[in-house]
Amino acid sequence: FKNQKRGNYKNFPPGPRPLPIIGNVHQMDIDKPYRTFMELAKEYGTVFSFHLGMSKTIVLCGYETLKDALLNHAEIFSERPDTPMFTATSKGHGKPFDNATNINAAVTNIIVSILLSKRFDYEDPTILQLMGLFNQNVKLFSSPAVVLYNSYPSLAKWLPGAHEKILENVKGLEDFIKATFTKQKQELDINDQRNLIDAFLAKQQEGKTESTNYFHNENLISLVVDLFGAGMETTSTTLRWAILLMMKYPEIQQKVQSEIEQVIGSTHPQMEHRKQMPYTDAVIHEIMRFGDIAPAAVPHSPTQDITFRGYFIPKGTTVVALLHSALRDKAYFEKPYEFYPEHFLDSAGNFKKNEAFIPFSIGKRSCAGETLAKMELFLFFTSLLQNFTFHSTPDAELDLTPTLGATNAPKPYEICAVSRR
Ligand code: HEM
Repeated sequence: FKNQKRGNYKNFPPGPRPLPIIGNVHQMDIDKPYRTFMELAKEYGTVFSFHLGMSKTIVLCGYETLKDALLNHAEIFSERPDTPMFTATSKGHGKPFDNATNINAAVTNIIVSILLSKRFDYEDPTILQLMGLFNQNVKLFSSPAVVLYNSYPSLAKWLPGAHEKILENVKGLEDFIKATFTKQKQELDINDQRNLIDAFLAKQQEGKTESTNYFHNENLISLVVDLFGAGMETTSTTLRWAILLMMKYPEIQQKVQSEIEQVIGSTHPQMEHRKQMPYTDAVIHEIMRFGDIAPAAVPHSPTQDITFRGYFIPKGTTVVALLHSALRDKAYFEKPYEFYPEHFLDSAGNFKKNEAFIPFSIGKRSCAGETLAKMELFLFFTSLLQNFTFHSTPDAELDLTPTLGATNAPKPYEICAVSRR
């Protein structure tokens, strides 16, 4: 948004109070969209909007504004905007290695077991292909070609670019999913439903109105794509932040390990252990806050014209709840830009909730997998630190700057995992 013209209200529909509208795609600093959002939030206050090509986007900032909007004005968030790309997609002991694929495969297997009641070996070509398609799309989502495609779809669809690759990957995913559930349909036993896909197919065969209206094949594909898309990369990226941060702050890693020794010992970690582990719980919360993996959540769109805090928001506008601004809100976090587990601890070392901790968003359209994600994070994190101590290679810098993508992910890094057993 460098050198933007201020106060360009001309294309904005009339309302009680016009929003400050700024910039457009040509002036946008594409390399740093999230940081730029924050800078803009500081300059323009809690609600601002901008034009990205043909579409208008409204950004809501700061925990107080987000709480008011997400909890009290659910109608602002009732739909997903008609954004073209969204519519189209609906090892060795002590030796350095990159753990990204293993972590990704472990998390993917959780979704695979819910959907198909099976797991893949980490080297299985099917899981590698599945992960490859999703991971590539997450990276491509924020590429300039996709921004252009979302902004000027009728023009950009004729040009070559990343949007083509995304659509090709989605097609690959859909083919995989179709082949999988077609096979499962042949084996279906209504009286012995093994997994989510079986349950869906059983509903389909009930012959009720809802069977044809909701439980049709297209919805099954969307459901499976959504669960993979929403549940795979998010959790594994958070775990990659977790290991990177533990390598960066070995004294914090050691404190977590001491608590694991005291509470869990050498047994398998269970969710029941969490309430006796305030320090570990605080560290996991701080990993999520600092990692800030979904800084702009997922775009929303109101189904009707609405006035929010005196601002007029027309039906169909893209609305962004900038979770980043809540997770870095200095009114709620003492050291917003530092990794500081004490944000979630009281002076006696007990776990302390912080209401601005909203990495899953809040309200009716918040993350559907929050409970599952929290379980996965606790169980994976404690199992990993129970069995290994992580440290970096001698000359590694351990850069905490995120890479650009649909999520804030750590840059690729190598780890040394030293067995504790
Ligand atoms: C650390 C892990 C995760 C984080 C930080 C996270 C965060 C989010 C966020 C910010 C949203 C957008 C809410 C909005 O629309 O504003 C979302 C949506 C969603 N998430 Fe998650 N998520 C995580 C893991 C998961 C998992 C494991 C699943 C399921 C397997 C999942 C399923 C979903 C679904 C289905 C939605 C769409 C909900 C809707 O549109 O109504 N998420 N998540």
